[in-house]
Amino acid sequence: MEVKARAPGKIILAGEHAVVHGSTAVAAAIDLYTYVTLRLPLQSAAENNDRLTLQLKDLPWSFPGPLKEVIPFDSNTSTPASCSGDTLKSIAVLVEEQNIPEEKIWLSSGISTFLWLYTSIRGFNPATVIITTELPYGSGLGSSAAFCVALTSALIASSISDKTHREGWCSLDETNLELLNKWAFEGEKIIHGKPSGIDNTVSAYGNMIKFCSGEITRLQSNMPLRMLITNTKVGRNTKALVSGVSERTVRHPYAMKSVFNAVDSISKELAAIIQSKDEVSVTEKEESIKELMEINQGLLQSMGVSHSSIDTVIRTTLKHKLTSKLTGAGGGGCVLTLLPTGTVVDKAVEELESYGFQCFTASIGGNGAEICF
Ligand SMILES: Nc1ncnc2c1ncn2[C@@H]1O[C@H](COP(=O)(O)OP(=O)(O)OP(=O)(O)O)[C@@H](O)[C@H]1O
Ligand SMILES: C[C@@](O)(CCO)CC(=O)[O-]
Ligand SMILES: [Mg+2]
Repeated sequence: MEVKARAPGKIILAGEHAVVHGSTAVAAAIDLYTYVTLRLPLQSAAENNDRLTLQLKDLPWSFPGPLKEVIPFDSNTSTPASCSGDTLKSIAVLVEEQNIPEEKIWLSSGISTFLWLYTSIRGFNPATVIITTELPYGSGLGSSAAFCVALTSALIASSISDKTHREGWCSLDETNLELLNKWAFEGEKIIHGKPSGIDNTVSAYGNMIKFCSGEITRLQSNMPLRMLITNTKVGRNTKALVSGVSERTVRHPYAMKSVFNAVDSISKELAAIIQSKDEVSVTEKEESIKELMEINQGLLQSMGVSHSSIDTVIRTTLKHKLTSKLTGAGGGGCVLTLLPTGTVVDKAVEELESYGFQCFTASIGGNGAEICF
């Protein structure tokens, strides 16, 4: 039996980092996906195929023996719970023993998360899991969340009793969506340390959302919204950037509180503009969004999460009268540039690409997690 799932990446339009500290943020799904195929062995063939095999695009690899013998911790229950420190340590040792090549070591946190989510939801049952992605890793487009959401969608789908073949991708019902989003959040904790939950939530539910302390408001956009995405290709790690902001907050709690409050106002105003049905012209709305992005970028700079490569993108796009801000965790990664109606972006793209950056557009606000039998 085979189950497939896919989950989208995301952009954060406003509020990254501050959202970890209780501010509002606005995020939207994009049409770049992580795909998971879960192959379960036939009951009759189970004795001959008792392994768990994970095939990643970047690292084909399978466990050295039956899961029950290699996994040094108990499998979990059907309700989402956090991975304990001891279990995480055991998983880390197990992953270390797999001798992942040094140049692929950044995949370790993904593999640890895979092991924990898999055994928590499916126990020690054998399977082959194939994971591919269209998202750049560690670049601010939510590759970690799409990974956790697509994986938990496939794992949960494998236990749905009605597996009648249907044409194409279909969404999960609200109960399963809520369940997989909780599991994915627990997975994100292993990769991010202290995630706000916005990335897994927008990947699970899709569309555009306003998010504050776990509370989700689905937004209905009433204006065209086009963004150029520029990948600076400067690698970075969300966990380290999030903990850097927390350390700065411990050192300067009052100053940082003001920064987070300002970001909260920006996100709320942005959400209101996007949803507004007023007579205000699109051009005026775009002007307001541009200014809010500029202020948000300044505040991200003051949190210490920008980077010289991001500054280069901002300066370059400004020459073409376009406004940009980082998206996701920053420190390199991807930058968003608002493309107001009628913008011809070729010259700006040419210049950005001459620095070795990669530019692309993505459709914003599409579907969330989907499955296919
Ligand atoms: N398809 C995948 N297969 C295996 N591991 C993955 C996959 N996608 C993401 N990961 C794991 O997630 C890590 C990247 O997560 P990280 O949170 O640092 O970046 P991001 O999610 O791309 O960006 P952001 O959190 O800013 O949106 C990778 O180093 C890897 O461990
Ligand atoms: C940096 C951050 O705000 C967004 C990463 O996409 C972290 C989080 O909210 O979990
Ligand atoms: Mg991430």
